[in-house]
Amino acid sequence: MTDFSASPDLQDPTTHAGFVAIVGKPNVGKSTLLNAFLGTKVAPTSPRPQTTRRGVRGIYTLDNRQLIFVDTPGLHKPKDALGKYMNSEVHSALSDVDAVVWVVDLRHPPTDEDRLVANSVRDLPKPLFLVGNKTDAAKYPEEAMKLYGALLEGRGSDLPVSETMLSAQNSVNAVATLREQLLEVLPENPFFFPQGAASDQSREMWAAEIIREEAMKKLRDELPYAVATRVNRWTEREDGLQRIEGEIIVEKNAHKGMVIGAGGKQLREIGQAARKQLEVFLNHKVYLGLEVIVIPGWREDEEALRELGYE
Ligand SMILES: Nc1nc2c(ncn2[C@@H]2O[C@H](COP(=O)(O)OP(=O)(O)OP(=O)(O)O)[C@@H](O)[C@H]2O)c(=O)[nH]1
Repeated sequence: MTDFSASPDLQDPTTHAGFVAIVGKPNVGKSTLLNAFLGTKVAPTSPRPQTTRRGVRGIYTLDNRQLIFVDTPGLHKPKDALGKYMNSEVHSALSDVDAVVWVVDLRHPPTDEDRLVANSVRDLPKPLFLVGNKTDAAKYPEEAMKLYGALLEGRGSDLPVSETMLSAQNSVNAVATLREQLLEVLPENPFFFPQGAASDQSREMWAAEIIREEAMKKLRDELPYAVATRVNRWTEREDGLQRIEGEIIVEKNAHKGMVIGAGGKQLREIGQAARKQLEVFLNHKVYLGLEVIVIPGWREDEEALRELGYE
């Protein structure tokens, strides 16, 4: 009789799986790095700070190892209810994860905001990866990296830290090496998600983030953070056309006109840009209907925040 239990091919391989938080002050490139880790676009990126409001997760599975990225919003001093939500989310993300990636921008020396992040991660008893980003655009990357590394001084010698300098936009190999290092530190765990999963975001949330990304790009300095988006309906026609209906939510009536623009030009441009992005990723024709609605003071309103998914 064949003893199956002795056959290595038929034994379950041990799986390793765990959560990784990507932290850093706004605009350092956290979303860009996450997308580079995953090789697919799941988190919004934009040249504006604080674009990432939700803890969007990306999942990378290789053989018997699964990395689940928690893309936290930038750590910053809370200014309003939304700010408080962001900070509490960062702290709870840090206590739950198995490893932390701290991203810094090597184009500049550390600021108070970086010190704030450093203080939150320095003594965490888990693997810490300091990533100096934007080497492609930094004049003195090594010098800047030393200054950031110094912020971790005092971390116990038994607590591991790894330092990497890269460009999340261009360094394909460095990103892959860092991802391998992350795979190495994962604890033994069963997989948390099915093998093919890339993100646990719903497709509606994902599309809403793309719409918001485009709205923020177009609106520039006018009303940067007072805009939320949601997708209410998504239907698929037999010929594959995706019909998506979304809303852009502003705080004040006065903002509505600013989003819509003269003769509806701006809203049309936002819609066109978002539709193009959606078509690329969905690989289908998209009809995108957009409406602008007012929820007075939604950023200060706990219930409205919950309704919009900031929970
Ligand atoms: N030159 C250069 N720019 C980069 C690099 N990585 C990201 N950026 C740019 O930096 C800006 C911010 O990138 P994001 O990935 O949105 O930054 P983030 O840290 O997620 O931002 P928040 O959501 O505000 O916290 C964007 O304009 C990116 O294109 C890089 O390696 N080199």
